[in-house]
Amino acid sequence: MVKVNVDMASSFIRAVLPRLACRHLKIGNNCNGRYLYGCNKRWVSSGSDLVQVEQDDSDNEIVVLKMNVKPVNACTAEFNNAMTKLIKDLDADEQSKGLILTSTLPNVFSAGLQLTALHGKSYDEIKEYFSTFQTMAHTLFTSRLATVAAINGHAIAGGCVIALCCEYRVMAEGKFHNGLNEVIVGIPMPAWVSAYTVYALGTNTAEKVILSGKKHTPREALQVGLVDQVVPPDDLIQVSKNILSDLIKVGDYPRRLSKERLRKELLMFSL
Ligand SMILES: CCCCCCC/C=C/C(=O)SCCNC(=O)CCNC(=O)[C@H](O)C(C)(C)COP(=O)(O)OP(=O)(O)OC[C@H]1O[C@@H](n2cnc3c(N)ncnc32)[C@H](O)[C@@H]1OP(=O)(O)O
Repeated sequence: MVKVNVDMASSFIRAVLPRLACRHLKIGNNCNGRYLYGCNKRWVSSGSDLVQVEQDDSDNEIVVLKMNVKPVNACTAEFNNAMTKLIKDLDADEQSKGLILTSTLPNVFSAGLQLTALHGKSYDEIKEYFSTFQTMAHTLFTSRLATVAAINGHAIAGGCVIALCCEYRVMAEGKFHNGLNEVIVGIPMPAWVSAYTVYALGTNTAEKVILSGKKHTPREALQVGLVDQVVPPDDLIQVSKNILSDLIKVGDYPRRLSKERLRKELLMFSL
């Protein structure tokens, strides 16, 4: 096995990355199969392969995060923590401007909370688990980056919440569902999730969507505003990239501050 230290790998990536635009790098076993991505001197890594990181342009401005928790991208605590770390690292990296969030799985964006993690657990364990999800959602919602969810399959409950945390949502056509079914599975909707939903849909529609617990087809999701656009599956990533490119054209500082101010009121629901 070739030993790759950070300096060696960093110069390798800086030299080679521009020619490898749009491919992810998996660097030797000594990195535990983590996906590493070099932004100048900064390193962004999920710390696991539960989230794959793809750099999309030679300027390191756009990153594609692919959720990769088989079989349905249930949000395990480990996944939530890996996502939180990645988004924080990207936020701290001045070169990064936008992120696309999607899934490696062909038919599922995310099935939401890992329901099996709730069975037979103590109150404290469940509370701790919930807080990893809330921290991840909060980190994504308040990220300074421009964010687009490329929803390539079912987005249920927490999966829908992850998409709602993004600024723009594009969904692939198909036999998929998108919705907040918490009331159906017996979880009273937490106030902070309702607040994010109201932020995206407006109060009246949010109430209908939350209290019905309905799972929407892509077209229905578009009608109620859970998504902004529905496109053929093959166009999903390119459309998302085009939207993101438009979003990041705007001056970074005014955009960043405006996003922070727009979303600031909701910070009262944070941890
Ligand atoms: C501070 C409070 C925090 C609150 C958080 C905010 C509120 C969020 C709440 C939630 O997210 S609750 C979770 C609700 N999620 C669901 O109801 C989704 C349930 N799953 C499905 O509807 C379907 O699985 C699917 C996503 C539509 C995919 O269907 P598909 O036919 O492709 O796969 P399945 O055969 O159904 O499933 C495969 C496999 O995966 C297991 N699984 C599915 N969902 C989950 C899950 N959420 N958690 C854990 N495991 C899940 C399923 O049982 C199958 O397992 P096996 O039988 O193969 O072992």
